[in-house]
Amino acid sequence: MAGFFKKIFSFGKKEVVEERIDETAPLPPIKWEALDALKPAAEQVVPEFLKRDEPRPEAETTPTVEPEVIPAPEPAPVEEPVPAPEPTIPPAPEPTVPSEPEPLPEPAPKEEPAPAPETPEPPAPEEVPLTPATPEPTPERQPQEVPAPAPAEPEIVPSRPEKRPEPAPVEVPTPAEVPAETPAPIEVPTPAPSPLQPSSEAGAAPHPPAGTFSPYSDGEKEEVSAPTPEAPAAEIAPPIRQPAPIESQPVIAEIAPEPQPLPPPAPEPKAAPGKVTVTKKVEQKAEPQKAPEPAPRRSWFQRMKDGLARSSKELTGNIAGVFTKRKLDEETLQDLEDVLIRADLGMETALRVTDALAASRYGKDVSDTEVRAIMAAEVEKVLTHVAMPLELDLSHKPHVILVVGVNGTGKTTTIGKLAAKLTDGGLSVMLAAGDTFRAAAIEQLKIWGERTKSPVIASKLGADAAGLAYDAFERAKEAGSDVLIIDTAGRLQNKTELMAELEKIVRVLGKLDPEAPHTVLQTVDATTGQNALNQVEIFRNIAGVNGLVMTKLDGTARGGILVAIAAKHKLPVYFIGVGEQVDDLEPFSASEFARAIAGVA
Ligand SMILES: Nc1nc2c(ncn2[C@@H]2O[C@H](COP(=O)(O)OP(=O)(O)OP(=O)(O)O)[C@@H](O)[C@H]2O)c(=O)[nH]1
Repeated sequence: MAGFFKKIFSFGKKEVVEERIDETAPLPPIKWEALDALKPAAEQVVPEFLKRDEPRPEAETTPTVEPEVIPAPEPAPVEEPVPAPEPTIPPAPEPTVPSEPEPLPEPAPKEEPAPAPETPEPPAPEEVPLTPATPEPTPERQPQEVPAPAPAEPEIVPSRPEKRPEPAPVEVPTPAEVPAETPAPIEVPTPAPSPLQPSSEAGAAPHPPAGTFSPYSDGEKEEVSAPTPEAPAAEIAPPIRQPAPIESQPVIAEIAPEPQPLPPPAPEPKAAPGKVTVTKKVEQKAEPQKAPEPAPRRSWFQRMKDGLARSSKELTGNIAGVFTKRKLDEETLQDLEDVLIRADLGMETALRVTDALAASRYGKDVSDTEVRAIMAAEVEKVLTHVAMPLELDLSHKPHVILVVGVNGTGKTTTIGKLAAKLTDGGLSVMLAAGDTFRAAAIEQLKIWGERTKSPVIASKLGADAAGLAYDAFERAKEAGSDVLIIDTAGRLQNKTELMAELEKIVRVLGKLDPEAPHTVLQTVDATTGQNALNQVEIFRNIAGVNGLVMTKLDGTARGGILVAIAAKHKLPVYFIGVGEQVDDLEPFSASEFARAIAGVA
């Protein structure tokens, strides 16, 4: 105080002061009024100036201090007098500054926020308002987010201040630095999505729905749900801001359990193309299903050969027994003839074989192999005349095929197989369910019709078969079908009444076309044996059979009958049945059948 007064006095009264330098002397009372009057105007201003911008003078004098202080601390001192403008963040740190008047203490604490130097004085004030919104986020994020959030902040901000009213003000100044400590770990998981959303297009917003938004937003589930429904990106964007990070941390912790799928959601944006995976799962399931079927299937010849194996083995075995270490003489020839007849080859064929063998080997040693080779050659000769391809005269519209045969010989099945061949060849086929005695036969034919895409003409059970055949013929003509195949009820050849009905069918068809039916196929079950000869005889006479289909050659021990039938009736054998599948109808081959039955490789 003494010094202070000294100056004052010296300023007003130089002479007196000099004289009273002696400090020990008592001081006269001070007349403040007089002093004030004496003070120059400049002095009066000085104090005011000091009060306000004390720092300035200092700042100006110490430029280094200013940049540091600018960010937050500087405004603090000024704001105290004027709280209104600074309710924002700055006040908090400054209050800490104990010495309001003197800037000196301030610079020290402000040196810490040194990071702020990036933004000189001018930006500082602008950032101040923003900082509150994004107090904690890392310094890097703040600048990025600041621009976008500015517009929408109003909506988001309110929720935040509520939650961290306290921390916000205080932390703001330091947060930039502090956040690195706590938020870092937590933000790491969340930030990934956040950067994408804010920067991402509005369209992207809908994809990362609840999961992404909820955590970043104020963490309020209600808010999250609202925006998710494809809310405009603008609305969504704000909540995404990391400002929340500080508060979001706890929020995320809460939500995390639910949307742990959060990690997956990130890739979900790509999930759109994920639709592809749905289509990919169905196709894969369908693949493995059918692979195994066809592989093991044997060739038709192998099936026929296997089917005739029993016949062949018995025959070849017997032949071998006849010619073991024996010369060919009359006795051996007679034994061979018996073997061949028992094999259902028929007398005619048996004689052909023995005659051929005697002509070349009589009196000589003969092996069974040589005998089987001769037999195969002779059988082939017999069958060659009947092994003919089925020819359809399509000048007839339709070409009518009547299928006859004893019960269970394979009529309906053969019709289905044949229809498949014809339709595959581009011909239009119509089927007629002439077996009106058996309901199952009608249904069976309908199934074949569906499989071969051939219309089926059918009537009620027990209906007149001849009438049905007539109607079917007309329908086929109207439809312009290439081929009409008529199924008939199986019947034993000795059933006069049923045979008369079959005869009637043929007669009725002839009314529409004198040449119809153009082809009459008889199915012959190869397992039937000698009775087959009689069956062909009767059906040929009643129905005018002009072609045969030998069925079930894939499982018979009596295939020789085919040779006997061929030799006796000389009817064409168009096909042989070697199975129950649609493609188990093979053209008849004389040489292959002959070799198979004779056991010749
Ligand atoms: N293994 C084998 N089975 C056959 C073959 N052809 C037909 N079958 C079977 O023989 C059985 C009778 O066949 P169908 O077609 O119903 O005989 P169908 O002559 O129409 O019989 P009916 O209507 O009673 O006169 C069925 O189980 C057929 O699957 C063949 O070539 N091989």
